[in-house]
Amino acid sequence: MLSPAIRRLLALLRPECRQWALVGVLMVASALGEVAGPYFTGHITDQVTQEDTSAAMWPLVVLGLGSALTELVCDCTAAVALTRVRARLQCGAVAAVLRGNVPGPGGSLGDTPGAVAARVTGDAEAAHAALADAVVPALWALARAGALLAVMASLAPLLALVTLLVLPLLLLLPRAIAGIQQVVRGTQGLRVPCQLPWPLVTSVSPVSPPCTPCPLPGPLVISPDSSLLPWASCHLPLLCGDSSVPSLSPPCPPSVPSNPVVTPCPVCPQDLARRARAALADATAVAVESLRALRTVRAFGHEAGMTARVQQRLSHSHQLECGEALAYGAGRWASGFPTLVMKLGLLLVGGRLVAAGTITPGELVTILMCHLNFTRAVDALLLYLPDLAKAVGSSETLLELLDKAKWVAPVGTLSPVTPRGHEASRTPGLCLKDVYVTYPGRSEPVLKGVSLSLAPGELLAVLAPPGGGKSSLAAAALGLRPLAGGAVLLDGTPLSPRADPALRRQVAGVPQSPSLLSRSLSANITLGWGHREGMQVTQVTAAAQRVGVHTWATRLPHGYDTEVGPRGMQLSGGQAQGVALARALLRTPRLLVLDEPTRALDPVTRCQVEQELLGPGGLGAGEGPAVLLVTGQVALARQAPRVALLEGGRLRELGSPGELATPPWETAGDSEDTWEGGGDTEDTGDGEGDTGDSKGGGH
Ligand SMILES: Nc1ncnc2c1ncn2[C@@H]1O[C@H](COP(=O)(O)OP(=O)(O)OP(=O)(O)O)[C@@H](O)[C@H]1O
Repeated sequence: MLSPAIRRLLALLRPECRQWALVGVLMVASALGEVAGPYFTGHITDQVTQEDTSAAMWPLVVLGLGSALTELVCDCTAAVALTRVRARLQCGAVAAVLRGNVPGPGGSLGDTPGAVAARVTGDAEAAHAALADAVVPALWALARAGALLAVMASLAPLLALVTLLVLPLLLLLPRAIAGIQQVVRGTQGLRVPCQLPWPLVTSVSPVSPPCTPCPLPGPLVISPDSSLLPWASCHLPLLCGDSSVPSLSPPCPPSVPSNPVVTPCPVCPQDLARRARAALADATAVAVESLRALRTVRAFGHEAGMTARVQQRLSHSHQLECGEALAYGAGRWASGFPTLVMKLGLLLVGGRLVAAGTITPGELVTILMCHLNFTRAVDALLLYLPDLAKAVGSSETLLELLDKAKWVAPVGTLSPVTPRGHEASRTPGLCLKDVYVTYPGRSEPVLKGVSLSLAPGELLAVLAPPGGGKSSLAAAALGLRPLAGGAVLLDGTPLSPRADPALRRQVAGVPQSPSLLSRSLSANITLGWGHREGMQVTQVTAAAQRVGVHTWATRLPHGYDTEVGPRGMQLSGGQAQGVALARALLRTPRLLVLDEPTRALDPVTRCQVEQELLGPGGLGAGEGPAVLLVTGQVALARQAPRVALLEGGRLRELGSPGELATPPWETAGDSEDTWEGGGDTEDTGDGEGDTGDSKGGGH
């Protein structure tokens, strides 16, 4: 009965099941308290005759107040539980995007982080609104309807049964009339009249709504002799959006007849109104025309004729207006009539029961009041369900994605350390195997089968021209980019956003444009460590000193405790890069990926960082992490012990600076320059120029 999306939305409530159980109990209690109104009104009616009403008044007052208070507590509990649902949904969505389980910027949620954030927040809001505006009121309506029916059944089971049996007629007839009017309208509702009483359609039941938007103009009551009929009968499946509806009269005419005869609906108020307006406009036009030609009319003594013409038009318009009024009245009457019949029926049967002494007059009053409220409650219940479906639609994508992106916590011990006995089967360090990276909307991959390996304590500089795929390679090496092919392994274990968190903690990266958070400087440097691991201030300052951050950090108003502002806006680009470097060094990772790490630094700090990376005893020498340095700066790359040239998405050469056949520092005029790339970068398709495993796997 409930769609998967609604079920998914309701499943969000599960973690607060205790609160919802409490809400349910309170709702039932409050609804029963509300029933005290009709119940004691009837009771008082009985007591009036005995001139003793005050005794019956007190329970009504107490129960009424109790019900109101319970309702207040219930609504507050539900609101708090719903707020938790929204927070969990938002948090879950953000976490899923961060983990990479749900497409982030550039994916189906939006192109930019702002769009993704807006979408996530908007969808969470929509889900919250759906639950708050539809589920809770629907539950209230259900509780009220149940309580009212229970009271009716306890007083007079027969009347309760009659109410239940007539209920469908009472609720569905007005809807059916409104539906037919809307459907038949055609021009506004734009829905094909699958259930219209024209011969064609009735002969192909069952035709299941909902229908597709109507491809035809105008009202769609087609007279049986219309030239449109064969076309419509042939295209009925299309019209009704239901492939199960058979075509009736092959062979099909190829298209809509050029001048189809479409007869307006003779009874629909909307059509009548439109025609009446048209007729009135026509009559007015005739009158205006007559008045404009007054002299001519008089000159020819044609006054009576013109008046008769105007009168004839007006009388046509009047007829249509009468028809419209009658149709409107009939519609209103048809909507209200079942209610009237129901009330009269209840009064009749109830009166007999009173006469027979089965119920008292006061109980009949109670039953009639209960009946009225019961009908309203069920009506409200039916109103809220479509509302819920509508509201769910807006949050459906996020719910679906979250459903798919269920976080499965890694099992076993969180340790990337190679289990004993398996050391031989694992290659220590970083290994990129035939890595392909693509972006949506790009015909060619950005990286085409890049393979390289990097042992712990080794530094490799990848030199590429602007747009040559450096950042893509860095992201892939960090396991942050979904690969179109190949694999990235750290110590023999695939590295991806879903990898074991312990493995991910062995990795550190400094992106080209590092992100700082709206926290203190020290909190930004210790990002990812958390304070719980007992990070010492001395460790932070030591890391900061290695990359020149300490020099300016001590001059800040609050030193390392200075807030850096939203997205680190109070720091310069060079300072932000220094913080990102200190953050990475603090981790003492097994793999360090640096994307243009010195580009924004001032010359002094740049020299210091280069020494830190490439100098004797630096990161690129000895027991440190495996360092992958991607850069476009020739001068920086040539200092590295090993250099790989990345061109056209492929590794062109890899070796020590002296081993390279076409070193860029010989072709580039100034070795400080950015490498512009050289030679043909096109993919030859045969793998030539691809250093592949032979060169790339140089380690
Ligand atoms: N999200 C993306 N969507 C589509 N294309 C992208 C995306 N990111 C990068 N690209 C394209 O991929 C190619 C490589 O981009 P990448 O950022 O990896 O190069 P780069 O060498 O780091 O560039 P730069 O020298 O400017 O830092 C570029 O042509 C770029 O336009």
